[in-house]
Amino acid sequence: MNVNLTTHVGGYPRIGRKRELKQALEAFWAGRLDAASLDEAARSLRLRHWQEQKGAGLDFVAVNDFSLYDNMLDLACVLGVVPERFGKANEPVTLDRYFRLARGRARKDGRPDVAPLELTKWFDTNYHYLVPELAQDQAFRFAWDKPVRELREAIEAGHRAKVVLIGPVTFLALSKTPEGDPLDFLRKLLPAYRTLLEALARAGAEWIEIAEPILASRKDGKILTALQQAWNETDGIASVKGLKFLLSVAYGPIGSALETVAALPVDGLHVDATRGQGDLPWLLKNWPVDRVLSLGVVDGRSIWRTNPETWRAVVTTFREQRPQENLWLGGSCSLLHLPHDLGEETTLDTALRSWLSFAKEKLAELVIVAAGEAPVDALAAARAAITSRKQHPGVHNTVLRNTVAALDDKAIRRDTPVAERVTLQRERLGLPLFPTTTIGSFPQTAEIRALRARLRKGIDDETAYQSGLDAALREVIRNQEKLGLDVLVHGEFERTDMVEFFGEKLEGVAVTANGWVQSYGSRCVKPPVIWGEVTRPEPMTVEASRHAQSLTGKPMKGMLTGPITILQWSFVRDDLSRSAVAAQLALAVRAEVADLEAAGIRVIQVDEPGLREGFPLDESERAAYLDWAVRAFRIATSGVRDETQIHTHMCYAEFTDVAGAIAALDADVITLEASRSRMKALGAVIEGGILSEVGPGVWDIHSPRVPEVAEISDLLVRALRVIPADRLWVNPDCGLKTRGWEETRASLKNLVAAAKALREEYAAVEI
Ligand SMILES: Nc1nc2c(c(=O)[nH]1)N[C@@H](CNc1ccc(C(=O)N[C@@H](CCC(=O)N[C@@H](CCC(=O)N[C@@H](CCC(=O)O)C(=O)O)C(=O)O)C(=O)O)cc1)CN2
Ligand code: MET
Ligand SMILES: [Zn+2]
Repeated sequence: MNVNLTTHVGGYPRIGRKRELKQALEAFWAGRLDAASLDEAARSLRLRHWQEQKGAGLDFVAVNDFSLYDNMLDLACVLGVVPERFGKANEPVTLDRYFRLARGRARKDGRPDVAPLELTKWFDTNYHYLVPELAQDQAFRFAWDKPVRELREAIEAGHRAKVVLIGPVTFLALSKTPEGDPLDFLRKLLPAYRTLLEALARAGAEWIEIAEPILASRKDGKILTALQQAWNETDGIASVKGLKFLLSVAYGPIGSALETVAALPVDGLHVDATRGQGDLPWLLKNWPVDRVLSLGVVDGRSIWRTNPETWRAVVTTFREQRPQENLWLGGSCSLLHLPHDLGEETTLDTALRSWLSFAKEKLAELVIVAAGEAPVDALAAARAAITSRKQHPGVHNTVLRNTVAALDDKAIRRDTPVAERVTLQRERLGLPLFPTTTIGSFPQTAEIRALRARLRKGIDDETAYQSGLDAALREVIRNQEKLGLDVLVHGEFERTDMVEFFGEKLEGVAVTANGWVQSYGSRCVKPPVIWGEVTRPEPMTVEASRHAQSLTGKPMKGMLTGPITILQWSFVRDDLSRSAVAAQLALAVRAEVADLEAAGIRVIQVDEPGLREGFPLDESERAAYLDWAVRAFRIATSGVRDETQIHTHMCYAEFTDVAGAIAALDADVITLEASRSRMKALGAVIEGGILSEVGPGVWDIHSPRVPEVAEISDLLVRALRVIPADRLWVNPDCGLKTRGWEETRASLKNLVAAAKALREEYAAVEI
């Protein structure tokens, strides 16, 4: 007879269904909440989230998935990996020290004087982790008992706990060192990791999940050797007695590393059965029946309702081959990347709502797939929802599909070479050498957000909201003119977020009321849901751009989010290829670009910060991705006249490996984040063959620090080594929405001064 299989997840959203953690953190940072209250807020979230897992019927609750800021930062603190600039190595990890690592140390005037750890994308998600920094003589020690405390808390609350730890190989592979390969530190790290495990064992731990997602993106010899070393039985993880270890790999297949993994002395293996479906036949045949095999059947990256019958069928074949107590089910990855609770979405279209499942609903789905006896009603409900989705008229638009299919190479090419185009454009726009601009957003102040909150709550009407925005617009234009910037922006005050804004305007896309997903620290995004065929029912930004342009004699940039970024930062339908959805989005943006041009807008920026993020972890899929991604951008932007200047912008990533694709976008001007790498990445990008003009960022906008004129000049000189003077723009790294006005004005003043000084130098040379 079939029994209910053991269920667990590798992690659960921690920000809180009403973003309670965000509120508590931001109140603590602002000095409005004390440490004890922050601690209490965090504790009550952990207890609530465990209760949700248990209440749904899961066998384990996930412990140590919680974090006040980030799990990689947590593990760095646990292992004593704290760079010298944050104090002596043997100092304890206080809350103050922890947040300094994450956010820098504020001086009396509110500016940080210690640079925080660097933030980077976690695999191919929109979550960002803090990059641990290993010193050349790094020592490791068990320095912080946070995982042990949370384990005790769970046990005291009466839960069966599974402690989740980032594995030593992933930890090191994602860290940075001044020189050499961080994996070389493994032998030195292991004793501290073992001490942590022993402390967990003493506190009553049973199962430990060691997460090694790095295997989804790297399967090279170096990684596999490190993995073997990490698990060896003399001084590795497997030498710790009294615990059971579940090795887990999320975000992709194990593929060619399967044999190596199977030879490790682990008690169980958890795999991503959604992206790693190809691994299942091998596992069915080869994974030892006396060890646990855990299948991640519920997709932690997708908000679409699981098809429980499909998965029950897959699971049945495994049930038949092995003792059922050694077959577990879980999420494909942590549920961190999903919004918390669909129950909060009371205003969503009811049909659409029935197709969806957020983190809390995924727990219930997991239990349905794991049930020994078929839960007939639940299966029928899922079937009905899936059928209603298939039959909905919004998911197929023949006219649109034909338009996409009819796009030929002519439709995606600007015939005149970029060098000729930019010459025309400079003349038309009257731009000086080293033109200055900003990336789009200006500070989203508390006043702007309060304005929007008053509209949402019905305190203000649309007219009052619009007049508030208009005042901010006039102010931001006056500021830019006073600062002497050459190409202006409207500040994006009307946008909550650069993707959500377009999600609200496009047909076939829905936005949620409360579908928050953590992006980094306390910052969240509400990814739109692309559920159907995407069309643009009417112009989205044209009136606002025309109005902004009417308020200044300087060129005002039209400001759009590109098709790849909208795709990448949304939840995307799974019944049509991503490339096809991208093409639909691209046509919508193309129509908007045409309307902006017709309205007299001479410069149009189409942001693509999501381009690099969509780059597949699997090397074999990369070329095809770049091909359709570049094509989507060109569909969006190639419909304009030669004298209309197309800008694009990218940030938050290493661009080296997509340099060729960036060149192939054929934009007129490309602004790139570059200041933190001190222009190092720039050379490689230029070598990709970019013929466009380039604006490498000269101001790191991630902190309130104001760059001096000399620093900016120094960066410009470095940029000039790889970019000819007549193609260099001067701009910040990214938009300024998270900055305050004071540092914004001061930094832009220095930026313009540096550009002017350089102009004078060049004018002198020419005479
Ligand atoms: N989609 C997306 N992904 C991205 C980025 C991005 O910009 N967008 N950038 C990178 C990540 N960087 C990020 C940078 C900042 C924020 C961010 O600031 N998010 C805001 C939310 C933005 C937002 O929607 N703001 C709403 C405010 C919603 C809100 O909290 N309202 C309050 C009341 C208003 C208030 O007093 O604050 C409430 O309802 O209680 C608005 O402007 O209207 C936050 O977490 O605080 C997120 C990601 C990579 N991925
Ligand atoms: N135009 C956008 C802004 O300035 C681009 C941001 S890229 C994350 O905010
Ligand atoms: Zn940016």
